[in-house]
Amino acid sequence: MNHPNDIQAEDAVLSLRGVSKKIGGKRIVDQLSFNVHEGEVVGLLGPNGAGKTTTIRMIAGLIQMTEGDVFVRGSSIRHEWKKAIRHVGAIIENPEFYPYMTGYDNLKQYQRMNDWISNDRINEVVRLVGLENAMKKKVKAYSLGMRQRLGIAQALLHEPSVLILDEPTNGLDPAGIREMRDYLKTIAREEGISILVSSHLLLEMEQLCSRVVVIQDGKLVTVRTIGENGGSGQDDKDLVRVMFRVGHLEEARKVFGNLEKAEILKVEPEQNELILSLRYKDIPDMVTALGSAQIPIYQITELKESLEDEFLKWTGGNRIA
Ligand SMILES: Nc1ncnc2c1ncn2[C@@H]1O[C@H](COP(=O)(O)OP(=O)(O)OP(=O)(O)O)[C@@H](O)[C@H]1O
Repeated sequence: MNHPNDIQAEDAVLSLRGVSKKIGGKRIVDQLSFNVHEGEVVGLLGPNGAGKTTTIRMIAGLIQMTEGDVFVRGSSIRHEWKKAIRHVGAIIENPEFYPYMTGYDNLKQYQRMNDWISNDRINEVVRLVGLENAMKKKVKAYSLGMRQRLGIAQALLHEPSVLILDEPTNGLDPAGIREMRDYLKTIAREEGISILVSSHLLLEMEQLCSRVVVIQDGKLVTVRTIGENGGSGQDDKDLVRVMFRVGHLEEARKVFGNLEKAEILKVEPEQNELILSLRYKDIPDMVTALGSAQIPIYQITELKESLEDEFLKWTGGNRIA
């Protein structure tokens, strides 16, 4: 299993180190550490009340941390706020716009307050979020999805290194959710920007993110890589469960029993199957050992649990999606 500390913080765009938030004696966020790397879309996943919004508000510098620190491109949110926050684009809750102004005029208004933003950049972010044809419309006529995308466009204007979004698909219909997902993926790819997005919807995270950070009761439960097929990622050192269907079950059991590298989890005599726990990189050694003992192998299958199965286990059965 990937552990957040396995990843060197030096090459992280965003790094949380031991971040905690206490309110009224209660730890709402508890010693949270994880990293987000360049161009990565990372999901902050957890059931309602897990502490996602509080975490995101601390990253964006909107509320103070009780302990720990957040580094953005190496600058501390606590001690070098201005330098750190320059690299952050965030949408927290609903973005505020002037409803009687057009989308374009809203972005121009933002440009006036940050006069180094060029007109070209405005056009670029408008294209990135697919609002080219809506720029002359008043914001009050925008759908929720369009408003969210205008919010993302505004958050991108100052060319941040990391974009932080709190539940951006809340209230969107399925088509709007799919659109948002496609735009976020495009933005990460084309801008080389890192995105941290919170959600309580597992399926949504599996479809959008390359990694998910799972939290529960303010604590980190696990960090998982999402495989291309939507399953869990695989590292040579990861422990995996593998089913071997063999010709001579008892002999195979003895062979495995003598090997330190594998642990027999289950024996299914009727199917001639053994289920082992071992490191991914040791699977070929198992095959060699069975071959040397002249035990026929009919099938080898890695038994994968879906992220959902695992999530239910981690959170003690609290379904999140
Ligand atoms: N200002 C506050 N005072 C007291 N308790 C708070 C405060 N802010 C948050 N909490 C509590 O902290 C916990 C985490 O809240 P938070 O909003 O961060 O969770 P969340 O994961 O974003 O949940 P949701 O998906 O429901 O928004 C909740 O139990 C919430 O009631």
